[in-house]
Amino acid sequence: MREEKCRNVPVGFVSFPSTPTQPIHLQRIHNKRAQLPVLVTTQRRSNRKPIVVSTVQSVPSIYQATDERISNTSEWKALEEHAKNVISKTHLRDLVNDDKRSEKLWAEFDGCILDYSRQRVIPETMKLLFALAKKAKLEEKKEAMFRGYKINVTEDRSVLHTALRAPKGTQLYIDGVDIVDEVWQVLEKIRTFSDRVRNGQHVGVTGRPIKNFIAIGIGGSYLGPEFLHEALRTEKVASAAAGDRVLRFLSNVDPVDVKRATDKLNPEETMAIVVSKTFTTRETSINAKTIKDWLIYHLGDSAETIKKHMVACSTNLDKVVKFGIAPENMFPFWDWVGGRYSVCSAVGALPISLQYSFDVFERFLKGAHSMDTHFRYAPLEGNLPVLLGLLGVWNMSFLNYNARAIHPYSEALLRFPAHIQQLDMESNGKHVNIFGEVVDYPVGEIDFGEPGTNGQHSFFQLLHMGQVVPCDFIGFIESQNPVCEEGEPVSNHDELMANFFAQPDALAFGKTADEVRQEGKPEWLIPHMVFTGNRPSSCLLMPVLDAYVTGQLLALYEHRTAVQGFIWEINSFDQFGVELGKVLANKVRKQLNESRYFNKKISGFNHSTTKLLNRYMEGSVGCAFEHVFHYEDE
Ligand SMILES: O=P(O)(O)OC[C@H]1O[C@](O)(CO)[C@@H](O)[C@@H]1O
Repeated sequence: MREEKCRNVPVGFVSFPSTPTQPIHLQRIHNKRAQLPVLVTTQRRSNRKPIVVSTVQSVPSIYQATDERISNTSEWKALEEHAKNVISKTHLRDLVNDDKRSEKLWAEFDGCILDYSRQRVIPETMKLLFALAKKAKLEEKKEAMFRGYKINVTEDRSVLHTALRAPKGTQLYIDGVDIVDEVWQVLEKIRTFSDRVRNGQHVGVTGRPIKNFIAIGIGGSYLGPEFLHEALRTEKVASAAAGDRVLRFLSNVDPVDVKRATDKLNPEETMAIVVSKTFTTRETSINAKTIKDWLIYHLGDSAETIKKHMVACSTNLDKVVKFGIAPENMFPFWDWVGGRYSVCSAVGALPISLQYSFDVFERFLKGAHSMDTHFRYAPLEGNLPVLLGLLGVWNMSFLNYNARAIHPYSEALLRFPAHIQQLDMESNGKHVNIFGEVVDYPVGEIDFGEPGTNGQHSFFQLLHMGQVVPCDFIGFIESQNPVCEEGEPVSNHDELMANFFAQPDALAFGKTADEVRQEGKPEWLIPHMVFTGNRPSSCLLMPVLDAYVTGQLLALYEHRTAVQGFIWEINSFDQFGVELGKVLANKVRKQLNESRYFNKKISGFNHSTTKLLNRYMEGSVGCAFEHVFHYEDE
């Protein structure tokens, strides 16, 4: 039913002018913005070095044809004025009591309801935000993303996670290749493989059926699949399909995580799925090696052991084969899929299909695709990801709230905040815009969250009385597991949802000194019991958490992040910030090796690190290598 409501428009639709083929320069120019897809390469500003980006399906003109920083535009300034002169003088207590206003701050799509009446906005604010979106060429930028332009300019890559959930048979050509066709070839391979494992045609090396899966990966190669697994674990259809199968994740290089991932699993019935886009990530390499050794120790050192018990999802076939995994057991994806946007690729498809069946995963893809089409075609005013993104920009850049929280009122979404945290903070945690200029306005919120009601008994004190943190409340009309207790006034799910409905109002309205006084509290206690209120939040209400809705939710938040990046003129799709620490860890690793096994003195570090390392080296390594590893060997 839900599919019927969503427009089934092919990804590579309409007559699109031929793709640009000449190199272009990424820079601002003084003249007016050109329209997509005409390329503009002239009139460099003397102090700005042009960045030459690649040839085919390169960035569209919208990325270089800006004549001023977004923060210098009249649209941005109008919002600053509005925040200062209008909104700062309002209180949500009064705003929320204006029924006409509240009625307008509501949007729905395909069963998903967004009530943003508890945001510190009035209809005029939204008009100004839509004007800013137009000025920032939001429509054109999102269209450029869907069409496969290389909008990840620093890495010269397309950003096409939306193609991962495009319906079979639609077409999108990138560099002369129909990538939707490629996507479906891999999905069909996963369907066949997971069916074979699930129905016992593919058995372990000792002939036992495979029913345990360990997905080894980190960051985007872990958080998305784990959130999805948790979302489905107690869902009716998915849990029936899982039967007594077990899916675990091994991400942390902490050896304790190996113990937890393998604990009480029978290796004869276990398959490891190594998930790594690059296949060079240290944590994943070591964990994969450790699990390989665990399998070999128990099942014997043969090619057959690895063939039957290890598979991979990666873009790097050479490394996968070098590791010892058979090429036919590799499920590829592509460089146009960012790690944190990869859950709809083989990264999520393989573990989830093995555990819950491909059909369940396909429902998830359909939900995500439904939200994609809405994001792509719905007018800004009713477009859920656009609304969430604009509210994010408003709260961060105009009201100066630098954090935000996600509270799913669903235990099954317990890992959703962690996934969104990586998705958003790795995407929008930037200090320069796409032109390399330091941004002169706040971007990139600190994201965190916990399922309700647990969060309420944890950090909600701060949310109510300490710093102001805009919140997203996510609730469901029906529970995955309805329970009614005799003698209780409401069902367990209603009990949960009573909190979902109450908390946003508590944050918005607060409690005045007079209200506390009327409760008969002594005068000295009153200041301690006052709630200032005026704390913004949004409510998302969805039908029931199933695979389809989980897909919608994922895409909604993926696109929220993109919208914010588009408005802020930053590149949400690179992540150079994770590199420096990795490089320094290489140096420490080398030192640890040389000091442990070749008695070399610790040197080349600052005083503090040297002292800490010396103290660390007083402990023993706790295990022995069969032969001493010479660092240079690597
Ligand atoms: O999939 P890979 O290549 O192992 O990378 C893992 C993760 O590491 C990061 O590069 C940095 O955390 C993520 O973007 C990525 O998802």
